[in-house]
Amino acid sequence: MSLAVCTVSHTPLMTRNEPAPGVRDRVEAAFAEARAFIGDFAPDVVVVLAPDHYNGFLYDMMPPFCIGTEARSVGDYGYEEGPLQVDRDLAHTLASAALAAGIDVAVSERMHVDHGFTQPLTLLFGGIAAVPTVPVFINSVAEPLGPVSRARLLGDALGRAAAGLGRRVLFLGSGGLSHDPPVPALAGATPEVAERLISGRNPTREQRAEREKRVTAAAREFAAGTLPLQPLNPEWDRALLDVLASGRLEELDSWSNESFVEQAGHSSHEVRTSIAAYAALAATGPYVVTQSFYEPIPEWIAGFAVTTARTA
Ligand SMILES: O=C(O)CCc1cccc(O)c1O
Ligand SMILES: [Fe+2]
Repeated sequence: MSLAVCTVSHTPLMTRNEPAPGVRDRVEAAFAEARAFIGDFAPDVVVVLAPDHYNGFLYDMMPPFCIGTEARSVGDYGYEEGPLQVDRDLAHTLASAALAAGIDVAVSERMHVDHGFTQPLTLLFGGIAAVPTVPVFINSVAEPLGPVSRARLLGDALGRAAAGLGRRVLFLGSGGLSHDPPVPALAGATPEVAERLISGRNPTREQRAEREKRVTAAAREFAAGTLPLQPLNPEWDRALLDVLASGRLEELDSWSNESFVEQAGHSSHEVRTSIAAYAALAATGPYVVTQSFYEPIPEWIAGFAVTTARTA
């Protein structure tokens, strides 16, 4: 067994808002189980597949996919700021392999990442530089987006390349499932918001705090039923988890981008990270899902899942 998968939803509201009684304990238990799975697998390196929320990737240059050969966290939502421990050689190897397979990934020698990367690294490994990683950005927020099949094929290419290394590689997907937090969109944006989406890479401390306060307040109102964000969709989430567990990942190719938004909210596209992770494992043969936790958590604006899988 040289490849394994862990997928986790992320939500920076986890440290800001209190969910219903019992929820936090169940989520923590799910993370403990995932940490045990990872401990047993004992990865040599972790390929982190995650989106960004206009912190590291902006519209001055928005690639569909990007592999970081160096990366640093911007330190949003109170997570650690500073460098990740990137395995440069492997990052170059995986980028070359993806390109050779016809997947046009960008490469960054100075990738900037946000809570999409730092939250799972912190919760599963204890810090953003605790394990050697290859960070892989998958655009899931900034339209236009390619078809979901491209995330699957990216994962397939990375899985094939990783399988030939003779190393134990964990594919860690971060994001999803159904949710529609108040992330601004370029379409219809005011000039000020558009400017921030195009080149607002280095907000002041005050600007960042203001934004985080706004999202936190929105989540509280959403949970109280006084802010009509798009509802979470547990049925859609469970259907997606079922397809991931079935191994029939090509089925997702017929799920249109519009159907994601209509049924599960704009940010549900973050499940592209899970699709890519599972496709990587599928590239080496049949797999089994060994853990599948799911709960809709409105206080965190998250259809929240934790899954693990290994070769059958
Ligand atoms: O502030 C932001 O940019 C959005 C934060 C955020 C909130 C809930 C679920 C998420 O997946 C997420 O990323
Ligand atoms: Fe997110």
